Amino acid sequence: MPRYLSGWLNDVVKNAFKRGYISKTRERPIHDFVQRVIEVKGSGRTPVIAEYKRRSPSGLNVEADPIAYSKLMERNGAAALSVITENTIFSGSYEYLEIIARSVKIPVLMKDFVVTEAQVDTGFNLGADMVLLIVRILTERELEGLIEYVRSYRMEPLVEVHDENELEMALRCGAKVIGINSRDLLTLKVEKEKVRTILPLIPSEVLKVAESGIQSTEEIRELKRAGADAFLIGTSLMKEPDKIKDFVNA
Ligand SMILES: O=C(O)c1ccccc1NCC(=O)[C@H](O)[C@H](O)COP(=O)(O)O
Repeated sequence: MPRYLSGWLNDVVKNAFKRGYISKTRERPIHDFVQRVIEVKGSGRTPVIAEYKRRSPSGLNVEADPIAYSKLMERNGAAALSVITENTIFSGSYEYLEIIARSVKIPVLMKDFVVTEAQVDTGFNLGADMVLLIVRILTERELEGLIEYVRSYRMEPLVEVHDENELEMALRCGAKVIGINSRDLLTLKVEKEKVRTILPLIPSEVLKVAESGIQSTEEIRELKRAGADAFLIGTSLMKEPDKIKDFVNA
């Protein structure tokens, strides 16, 4: 069982355990996220992971065509796409993952509350190249097992941490791509300082992704100075998709 959880997080995780597995033959090759970030950085641009998210507990509520949105992000230099597949609170779906993965040639992240191997199987089958693993909802043993399982498909997990203890656990389990989420999962408060405190504690060989609450090129530049390699941006791009043009040139 995962760690003790309460409130909406507990409901979301319970739902994740019950979610059906989708059996399909994957149509797309694996797109290597780490390689893509190296290429984007090498070309002098900023690696942005643009997130397709329609609703969120922090109040987002927008409609956007998943294919048009993803193609716009790809055309304007996004390094990767993140697709929310959580279906109860975020109104995401496996269908979005499938159609977005089919429409673009950049890496795609399945962003969900992953607690079972069946969810990983489904992500791979539908075309994901990366899978989010949130340390907060897993025991160390589960995290270790899921990292290995994700890699058995040649996908790479994005291991998400919120504090120093979670970071230590992610590193003990061998995470190579770590996301520092500035949004507290229970209070929903975005604490940007937290990311700047955790970034310097991450070894140089690990790829560092700053997550949540990013709204401006200035914030991206600050996070870069603090050591972030890539930036996961949802709300701000869903509301104003053209901002991608500035973000990739930050
Ligand atoms: O987006 C939320 O409101 C949210 C609330 C509670 C837990 C997770 C949440 N979002 C998941 C994410 O990590 C974000 O979607 C992602 O980092 C992008 O954040 P943002 O740019 O602030 O939409």
